[in-house]
Amino acid sequence: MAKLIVNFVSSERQRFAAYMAGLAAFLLVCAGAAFAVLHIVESRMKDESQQATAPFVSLETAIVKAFGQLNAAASGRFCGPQFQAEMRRVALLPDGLNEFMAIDGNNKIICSVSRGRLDRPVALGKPDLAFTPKGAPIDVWVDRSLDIAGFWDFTASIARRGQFAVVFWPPSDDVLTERNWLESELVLVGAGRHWHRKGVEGIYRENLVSPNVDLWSTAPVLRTIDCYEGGVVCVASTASLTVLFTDNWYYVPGILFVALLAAIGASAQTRSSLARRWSFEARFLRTLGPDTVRCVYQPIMDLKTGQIGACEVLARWRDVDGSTVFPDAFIPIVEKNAMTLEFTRMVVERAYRELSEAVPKGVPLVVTFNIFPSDLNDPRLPTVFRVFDGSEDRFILVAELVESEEIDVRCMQARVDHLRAAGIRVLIDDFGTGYSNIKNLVDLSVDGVKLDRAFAMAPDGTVAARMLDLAIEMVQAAGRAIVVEGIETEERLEQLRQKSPAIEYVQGFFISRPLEISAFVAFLEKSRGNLARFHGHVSLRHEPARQMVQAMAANVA
Ligand SMILES: Nc1nc2c(ncn2[C@@H]2O[C@H](COP(=O)(O)O[C@H]3[C@@H](O)[C@H](n4cnc5c(=O)[nH]c(N)nc54)O[C@@H]3COP(=O)(O)O)[C@@H](O)[C@H]2O)c(=O)[nH]1
Repeated sequence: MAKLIVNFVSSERQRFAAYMAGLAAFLLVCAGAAFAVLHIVESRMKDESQQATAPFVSLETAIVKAFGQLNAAASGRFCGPQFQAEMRRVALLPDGLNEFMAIDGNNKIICSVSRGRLDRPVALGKPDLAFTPKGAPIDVWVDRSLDIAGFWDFTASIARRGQFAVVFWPPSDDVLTERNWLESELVLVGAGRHWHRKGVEGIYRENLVSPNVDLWSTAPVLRTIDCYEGGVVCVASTASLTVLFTDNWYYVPGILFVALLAAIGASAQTRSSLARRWSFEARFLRTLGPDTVRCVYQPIMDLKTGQIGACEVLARWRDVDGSTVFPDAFIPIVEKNAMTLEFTRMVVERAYRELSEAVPKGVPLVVTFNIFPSDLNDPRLPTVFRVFDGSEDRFILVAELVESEEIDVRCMQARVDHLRAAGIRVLIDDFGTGYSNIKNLVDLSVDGVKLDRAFAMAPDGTVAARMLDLAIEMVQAAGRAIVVEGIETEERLEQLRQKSPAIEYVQGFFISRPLEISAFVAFLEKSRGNLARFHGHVSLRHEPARQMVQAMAANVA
């Protein structure tokens, strides 16, 4: 499942899925059209078969009627003169059935309308087939020479019900419609054999043993056998799809056009719904929660001792494919969806879980969190940090605030006081950029200032690099603790060390990149171990953190 989900995350995969959906729609429409054509052809074949058997049905009706008339008329002794006269009367009726016979129980013809009583009864043998139209069954002898009854050179079929038999010929109407793409054969079917009556001889036999639909041969065909009259009259048909296609090719562009439209529609629809569901923002909002919010910890070093006494908690988000996403991608979404306070709470709570489990007890650590400017106005902001209540001896919390044009200094001061009253220290973040200015710094009673990393990262000799000294001077004059971030080189660290004790704390990739909790704790312990070795006795180990806290506490008005 996870693998499937990952498939839709990248836009390349989404495009591929959209192509596949388009292709599927195209094939589906083509298959649907082919299926419809086959269905239409099949029902046309059935209609034509039904039409072809209609004369046989009429013949059967006439035979049944004749038997009824014979039975009604016959009153004389079997094959006696009166009996024959009665048969003759029925034979004169204008229904095309003129030759009747009388048959005994052993299938022997005893007399007929034309010949009268035969000199010797003629045995017909076993009937070829039988059917039961209404009432009693009718036996049929197919294609018998009538020599046996004294009609030389006549071949016809004989139907018998009870003591009467009637001679009949197949209907003379041309019952099978001829079409380019269709060949048919009409047969009479008996037990184990059949008799060709109309159409193309051999089709029935071939269709009996061949598949109904044969699409994959060089000449694809559709075969049917439709039987009527209790299975006695059957029409076998074979439709040549090649001929059908050649005769009706002009439908093909229409079908392809519709299939193409369906493909374009399905592809666009798939693309947009995948993008809607699997766009970064949709994924983020759908899965944002305590399990997907991650924390990393960037060490902050005491410049004087080189020890790590603090860290900045930075948020990360785990995407559905397990990859790590940086804040620049999701912070705007959090802000846009007014989830800032909820998000900060998730970060703080996760950081608390990880830090309280992994950081050794008895070593106070300053932990700084980034606060959204919009949350400064929210009176619930201090409640976000409640999870840390009771662990003041282990963690000193610092909120990093970015000044914003929407908040005036008086309002901001009230919020700062609110936080500090809840035991949370306050740093102005990114000082020197945006809306932060020296006047605000003087007016606001914050614990410290974090100089924007643009100062420390500026190449030597540039205006920004020279402004670093100026910024340090200003903050120092305001009596605030200074953190310089963006230290990326040893030279820059050395330069800043020259400015100690004006600068107390430094942060940057040269010291360490943001670390996972286990790596951070290892880094922390290593830095403290180094310091212990440097100073020669362990009691100094907690000193820098304490100094930082004290420095901050001293600034709390
Ligand atoms: N409201 C919240 N904002 C948050 C939270 N977590 C992070 N953020 C803000 O996102 C921005 C980007 O953060 P990130 O990608 O984590 O980058 C931080 C550091 O990795 C980076 N940094 C630190 N040292 C250096 C360096 O030497 N070079 C360099 N190129 N970059 C460095 O700076 C980012 C921390 O900046 P800051 O907060 O100003 O100290 C960033 O604005 C975060 O604030 C959150 O939970 N809530």
